[in-house]
Amino acid sequence: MNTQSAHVAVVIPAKDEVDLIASTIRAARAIPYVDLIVVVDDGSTDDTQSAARAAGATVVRHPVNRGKASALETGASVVAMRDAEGRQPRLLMFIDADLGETSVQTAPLVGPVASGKADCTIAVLPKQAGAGGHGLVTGLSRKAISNMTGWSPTQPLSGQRCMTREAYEAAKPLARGWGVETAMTIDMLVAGMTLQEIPCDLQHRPTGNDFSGHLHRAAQYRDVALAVNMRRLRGVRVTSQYRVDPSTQRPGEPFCAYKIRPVTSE
Ligand SMILES: O=c1ccn([C@@H]2O[C@H](COP(=O)(O)OP(=O)(O)O[C@H]3O[C@H](CO)[C@@H](O)[C@H](O)[C@H]3O)[C@@H](O)[C@H]2O)c(=O)[nH]1
Ligand SMILES: O=C(O)[C@H](O)COP(=O)(O)O
Repeated sequence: MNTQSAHVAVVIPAKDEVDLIASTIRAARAIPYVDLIVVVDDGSTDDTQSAARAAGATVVRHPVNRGKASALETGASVVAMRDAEGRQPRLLMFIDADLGETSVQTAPLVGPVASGKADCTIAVLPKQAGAGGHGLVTGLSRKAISNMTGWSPTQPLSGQRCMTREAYEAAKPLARGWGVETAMTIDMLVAGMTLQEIPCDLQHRPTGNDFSGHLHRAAQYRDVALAVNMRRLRGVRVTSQYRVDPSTQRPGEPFCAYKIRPVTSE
């Protein structure tokens, strides 16, 4: 694909995001090549869906909450239905609903994917005021990705990602709930895709250090552990004989896990 022919669909999973969804949508419209914005209201109990519709997005709704991964799958299916026959499928840009007016800062994720330098780009966010974690979930995710593929991402949980339809398909079926980013990274790298982390000046609602923040992290830990263990059981990994030397890895550079591709019999 060349950048001239790129079309981008933004997919926004949203659960109870009435306060920020409209500004997130409006700012996302200014991302280059965006011609479709799909919001998946994941069983919100507030008026997220009306706010998203009023802001001009295509909105679909889960009548009950199914978790972020399921919302992404629904959104990607809606985009596939809207892709035109005979044209390259749109690039998918997954962004969270709570980015507000900073959502446009995901724009740098598009170029490397549109030009074919990367199959999937992942935003690295600046330090967020009020964030209270101790790196436990992030560490679990990073270590698992590194063990299985040799890549050591800076922010393995970041959900702001731009990807080709082919890269998305390599990650399907998506792991449940909060395990989705970790599993997606592993599955794409094992499938031979090239991933790249890119700094983006984004702000989102940070998870604090209060009781609900810790409950949220516990759920994240559970989902990441489950996604990783399922892959371990299935033997999903890039075997060491085919792996690139991890010491050649440069943060921010495109990364493909293979130095040579294994020969597979169909
Ligand atoms: O059941 C849910 C819960 C959340 N969301 C949406 O998912 C997004 C991310 O949720 P958020 O509460 O903002 O999660 P964070 O803990 O801030 O998320 C960080 O960590 C997650 C992985 O654990 C990633 O998915 C996020 O991109 C990353 O910002 C938001 O748009 C939510 O509205 C749903 O669609 N369904
Ligand atoms: O606050 C965060 O960054 C996430 O909830 C992950 O928490 P962590 O600090 O345990 O990685």
